[in-house]
Amino acid sequence: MNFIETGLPGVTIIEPKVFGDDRGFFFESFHAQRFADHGIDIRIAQSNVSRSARGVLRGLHYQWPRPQGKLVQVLEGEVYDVAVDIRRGSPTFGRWTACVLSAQNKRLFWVPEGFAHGFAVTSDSAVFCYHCTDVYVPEADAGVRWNDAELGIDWPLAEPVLSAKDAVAPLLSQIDPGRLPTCRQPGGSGCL
Ligand SMILES: Cc1cn([C@H]2C[C@H](O)[C@@H](COP(=O)(O)OP(=O)(O)O[C@H]3O[C@H](C)C(=O)[C@H](O)[C@H]3O)O2)c(=O)[nH]c1=O
Repeated sequence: MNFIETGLPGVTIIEPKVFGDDRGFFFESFHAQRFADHGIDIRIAQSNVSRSARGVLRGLHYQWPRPQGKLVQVLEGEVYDVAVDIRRGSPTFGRWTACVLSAQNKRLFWVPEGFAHGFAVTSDSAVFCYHCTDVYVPEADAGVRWNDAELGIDWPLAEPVLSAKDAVAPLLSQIDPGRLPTCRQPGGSGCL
């Protein structure tokens, strides 16, 4: 497994070691100790799968309270995946980073607790699989507008297909700071 830092401390790209043979391929998509050795010490509480057609954008979502860290990957197709730091007090508050995830590149993307997450589908369809460090709590489900100009995310789609919820999500500046995660460490790691 190869762990690649991104422009946002904590957000990490993971390139698994792929074993190919005449049957196909095998790779480990998660290994608790190897992840912990790279500072990603997590317990998986819930796993989700979704399928989306080309042009769909799901996000930007987060849970507060009960923040979820997310280990995400694409099993079919390709997506443009985005993580946004929305932790109050973080030196990188409001900054984002993106990664192309696909069945072909087999990459995983670690989105820590306290970050908003979303993806846009750039293939005919995409099967998205992700593992969360806490369970879904409907009343804690929250979102930020995908095209918030202050975030300036460079999405590959101009007019995505959105859920009714995502179409009316608030701008980050419109969210009560008391409803946003807080950065645990002045240096920018963890969240409260
Ligand atoms: C997230 C979730 C949803 N649901 C139910 C609630 C709705 O009736 C239905 C669809 O939910 P939603 O439209 O929020 O699904 P997505 O738009 O794919 O949201 C997810 O995709 C973005 C990219 C994320 O990062 C979040 O993990 C997650 O919010 O599934 C559940 O029962 N359990 C769950 O964990």
